[in-house]
Amino acid sequence: MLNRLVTSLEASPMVKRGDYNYFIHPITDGVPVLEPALLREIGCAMVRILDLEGVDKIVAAEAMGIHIGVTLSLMTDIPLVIVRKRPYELPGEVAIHQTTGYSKGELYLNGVAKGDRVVIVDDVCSTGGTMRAVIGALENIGAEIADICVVITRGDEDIGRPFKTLVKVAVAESGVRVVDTYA
Ligand SMILES: O=P(O)(O)OC[C@H]1O[C@H](OP(=O)(O)OP(=O)(O)O)[C@H](O)[C@@H]1O
Ligand SMILES: Nc1nc2[nH]cnc2c(=O)[nH]1
Repeated sequence: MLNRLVTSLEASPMVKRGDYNYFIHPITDGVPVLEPALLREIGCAMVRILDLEGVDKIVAAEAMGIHIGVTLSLMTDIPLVIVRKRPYELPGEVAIHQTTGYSKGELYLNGVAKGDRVVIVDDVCSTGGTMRAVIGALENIGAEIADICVVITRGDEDIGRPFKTLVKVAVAESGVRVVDTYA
């Protein structure tokens, strides 16, 4: 079912970001090229496993959540909210501090209101820092998080609530191995 994703992940080039073993893949980096068939495979898998009942909005973080969110939005007709790395200073904008395995930064959330039922999607969960930050902001707003799905999970991070993933990987300096698939 996830043949394209599994095969391409296991062929990922590796680089070091400090001590962090960082794999390079079209889904997580947009390079070298993002194939429509891979996006369709991921979109179909997400539609199969996500609870989309009554969902008002899909929430995805810039940058590498965007193509995942767009794919799901086109397949479901559910509007997309992109959590941006740049402030817009619109009324009600929420600033979010994000920490990943190799970086720190600010994210800015607009477009979600108290009572909105949302799903969160992203390309990868590694330390879980990004997901915890986005979940915290949505909880503070009073949104209802119906479900969460990331394409790739690198570790066993606790993000404070259950979430779904399409594949779980083991990452070493030598490369990526897909340990399990879930769709
Ligand atoms: O679980 P974590 O350790 O938080 O890592 C996962 C996050 O890292 C990447 O984002 P990044 O902030 O690197 O930005 P990008 O999407 O612009 O590449 C990725 O898109 C996830 O959002
Ligand atoms: N491309 C890429 N993005 C990430 N985000 C968190 N970890 C990784 C990684 O190893 N590779």
